[in-house]
Amino acid sequence: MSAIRIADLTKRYGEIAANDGISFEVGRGEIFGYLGPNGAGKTTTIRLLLGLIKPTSGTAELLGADIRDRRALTAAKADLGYLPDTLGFEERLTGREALDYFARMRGDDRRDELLDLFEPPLEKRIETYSAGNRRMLGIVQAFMHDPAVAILDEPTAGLDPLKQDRMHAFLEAERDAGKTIFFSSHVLSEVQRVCDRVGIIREGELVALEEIDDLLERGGKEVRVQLAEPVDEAAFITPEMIDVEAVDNTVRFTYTGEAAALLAHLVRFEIDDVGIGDPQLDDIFKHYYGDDGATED
Ligand SMILES: Nc1ncnc2c1ncn2[C@@H]1O[C@H](COP(=O)(O)OP(=O)(O)OP(=O)(O)O)[C@@H](O)[C@H]1O
Repeated sequence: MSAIRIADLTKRYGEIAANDGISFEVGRGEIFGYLGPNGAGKTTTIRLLLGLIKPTSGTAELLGADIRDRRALTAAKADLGYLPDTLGFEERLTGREALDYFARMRGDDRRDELLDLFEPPLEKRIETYSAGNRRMLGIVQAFMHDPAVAILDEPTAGLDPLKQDRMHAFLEAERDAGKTIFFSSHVLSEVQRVCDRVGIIREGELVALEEIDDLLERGGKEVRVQLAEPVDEAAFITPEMIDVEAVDNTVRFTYTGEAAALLAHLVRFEIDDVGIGDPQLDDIFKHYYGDDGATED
């Protein structure tokens, strides 16, 4: 049984199809990244999966429970951790009081271990928390009852790089222990780092569903070459270079071929400096799904 199974799921708001016939599965023991620009429909899928909103058509299963079957879904959710995009904590409670509240509902076997790792303040009222500390408290809340499946909506938004790293390492350890992680993001680099597989959603439609390695291979490399002297563009540019921009002696492009072939090509020129990096989600969207898929930030 898959941890999550989504079948032709559609949610309409008037003219807008926030989710339009989405189908995919997330296996047990997998970290699945759900990627898309702002407004693509990621939160809508998550809210449907949790039974917080009803589908217009199609359905989904969470741990075998049909989301339209309220009783079955409630039972399945006992084994679910959920980190919402906006954390709906009772603002006047302290962090400790909020965790106590969730502990009474679902248990908190792993509370201490998670507090050691993520360190949200516990004695202050939540209304005084920074965005990062809210997120840390949310992470402790989502995992402290040791759920089999965690659904995380932009889990690292607002975290400093050190805490982001800690979160990524934690998710990998959870996956290695057999847990299933579904998380949404618009940041390719983090999905690239931790996910096994990715689904890309754009304007309500699933436009790609693949292994992260395959996606990055198709995304090409971002390359910047600083030439020692001007060269003939026709000699320098190959068919594998796309979106080429040349300013003075610096040429930037996306390289869609093999790295070895690029290096073999470059050694024929007098070069001062080279930078090769991974593509950003925006670029992958631009190259493979059209310009209007670019993210806003
Ligand atoms: N309750 C609602 N009423 C009307 N339209 C809605 C509602 N909820 C979402 N939408 C619309 O559905 C589309 C998808 O929104 P959704 O919040 O799922 O996107 P998202 O991918 O999670 O974006 P973000 O990364 O900005 O959170 C958007 O066009 C949004 O305006």
